Amino acid sequence: MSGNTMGLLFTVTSFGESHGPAIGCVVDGCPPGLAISAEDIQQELDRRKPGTSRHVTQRREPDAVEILSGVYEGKTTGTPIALLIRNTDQRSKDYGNIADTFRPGHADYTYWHKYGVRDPRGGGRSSARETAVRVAAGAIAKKWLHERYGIVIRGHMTQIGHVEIPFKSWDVVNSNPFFAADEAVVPELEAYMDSIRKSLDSVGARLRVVAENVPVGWGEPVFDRLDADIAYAMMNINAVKGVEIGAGFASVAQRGSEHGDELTPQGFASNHAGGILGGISTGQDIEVSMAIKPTSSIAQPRRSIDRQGNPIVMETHGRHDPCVGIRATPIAEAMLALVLIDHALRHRAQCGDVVVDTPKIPGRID
Ligand SMILES: Cc1cc2nc3c(=O)[nH]c(=O)nc-3n(C[C@H](O)[C@H](O)[C@H](O)COP(=O)(O)O)c2cc1C
Repeated sequence: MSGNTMGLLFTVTSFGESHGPAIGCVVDGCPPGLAISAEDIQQELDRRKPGTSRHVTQRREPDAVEILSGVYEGKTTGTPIALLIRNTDQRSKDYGNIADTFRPGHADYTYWHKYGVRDPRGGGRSSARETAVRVAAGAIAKKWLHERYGIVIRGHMTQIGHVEIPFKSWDVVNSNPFFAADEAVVPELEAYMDSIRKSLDSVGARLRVVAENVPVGWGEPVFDRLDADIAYAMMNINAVKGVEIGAGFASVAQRGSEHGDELTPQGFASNHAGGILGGISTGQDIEVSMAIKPTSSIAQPRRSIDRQGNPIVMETHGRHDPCVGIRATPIAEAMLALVLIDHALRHRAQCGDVVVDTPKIPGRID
């Protein structure tokens, strides 16, 4: 394997480049009998697609998904599901100057040294265009997890640049261009992003993803811990530089008497663990937060070198996201769904018959 497949029982193999004819993936191991349609998948893709507001890349990709196999009469058949998304809005001239140079902060330098071959039309597999197929595969996982276990996976932005975004309500997250859970902060975010674009710069972001109604017991105690697999899945999204589970780095300043979530017959008293103990889900909400770096492709002059090692000053023009974190929200939701469905199937396979007489306590005291 060359790192293009994830999962053990529910696997996703992705293929394609941003400037080829199409991108896609093969989803294998999906339980049969799940009702799924291209429209179900499209709904999720539409949340990630470019060109939806002035605050994201103006590339115009409809990201229309085609289901090529594995679904018959609207239901999964248990055989590999091939999903295809055709690329329709390539503009290779935007990338003309990166063919022989290396954008600071981007993957051009490492990609070139690794493969010794670069497609001058774009970023190849290091382009975040590839993440559309994760969202498509994640839509299948999300639907199964919801129908089988009532699991709800949702994400929202908690910070863009220096602007913190408080959590007010899930209801407004999909009705503003920033996946913000507080509409009051949207005008400030719009003004901030306009100023960033005007200064030909970009900013980082932080986002949070939550999975509700995950049963107790999913995960593994050693290498394939649920938190380890979630960190792996989030860190393999382009531009992610840090992942926290539960209290995350705030755990450093906590005492054991504060961090350890107390158990009561009515439920857990807190959730600093982020829903995972010993690599296994507790039945509480799974809470993941991540840091996303600022977009590397910016139109400001930056120092770099050419292929021969000569110093140059380069600007990157074209249609780039001024904050890649914004469109990462649906991707992070998809990645969490892909990890959870894989562990759901693994748990059923090994421990589906286990019975203990201790009652399951609610994830939180209501
Ligand atoms: C949704 C999304 C969109 C992105 N769009 C851009 C972009 O327009 N321009 C850019 O330079 N980087 C973009 N990136 C980030 C690059 O793909 C990423 O920085 C690059 O692959 C280098 O990898 P690394 O940052 O993970 O080290 C995007 C990332 C995501 C998640």
